[in-house]
Amino acid sequence: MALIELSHATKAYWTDRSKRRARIVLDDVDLAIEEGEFVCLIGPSGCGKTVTLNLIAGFEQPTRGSVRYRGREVAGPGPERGVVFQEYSLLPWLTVLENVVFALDSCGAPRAARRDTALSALRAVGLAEFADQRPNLLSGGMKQRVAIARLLAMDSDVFLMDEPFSALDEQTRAALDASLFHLWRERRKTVVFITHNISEAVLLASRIVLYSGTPGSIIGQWRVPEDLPRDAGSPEARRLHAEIRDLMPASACSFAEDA
Ligand SMILES: Nc1ncnc2c1ncn2[C@@H]1O[C@H](COP(=O)(O)OP(=O)(O)OP(=O)(O)O)[C@@H](O)[C@H]1O
Repeated sequence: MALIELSHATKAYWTDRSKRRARIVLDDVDLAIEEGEFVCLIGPSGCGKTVTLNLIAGFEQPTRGSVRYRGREVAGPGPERGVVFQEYSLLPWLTVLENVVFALDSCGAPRAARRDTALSALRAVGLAEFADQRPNLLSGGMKQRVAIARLLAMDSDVFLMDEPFSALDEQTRAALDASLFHLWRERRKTVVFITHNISEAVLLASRIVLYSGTPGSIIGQWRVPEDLPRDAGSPEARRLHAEIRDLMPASACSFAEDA
């Protein structure tokens, strides 16, 4: 059984108040994700990547079809499926450590161990010495490291990451990509990672899933060998990059309507 299974997952939103017309934004998506995979979702803007992630996170339910986690229908969010958003989502009035402890509070982790668990997660992302700082003193990259530390502390099985590094400068993004890849190899968490950037997907993924324009559906998948040289200049990485680029739709342009 796959860890996460989308079966004919379709999502439509009403386009009028009388709820007579709806727009399909995700169309009949079948996607099975095994434990330990690093799956990058890639595709043009508006093709339903975030909607897919929201379905897995349990923030939304499919209009048709199903989304299962460990064989059970996803009915809502849960700490086993942690999310890192593109926007920094730290509470500014809490310290870095308190932000991580807060996540543990809200998922009911054993009280006595919360501080130690939070500190050890901060250590894993290289931020233990910033534990007592407020988030406004951190750079964007450091804030995203704290967001990753929250998921490590909660021991989430799945990391759902929606363009987590896209607001960062190139150098910081490369450094965070490298740390995330290292963390994934070490801990074998299951990662579902949205990106617009083919190079980022080639450097990180164990599988790349390409979406069409609106309504989003899957038009290509590539397994990336574990031993692929994770270097944008390698012939293997360049070949894969070119293959994906050639199939990448230019933009999301057509709307489908449901009566
Ligand atoms: N709550 C909502 N109500 C109505 N339409 C929505 C809602 N959420 C998403 N959509 C629409 O669904 C489509 C897919 O959105 P989604 O955010 O998943 O795209 P995306 O592939 O993540 O795009 P981007 O790469 O630009 O973030 C878009 O056309 C969006 O406007």
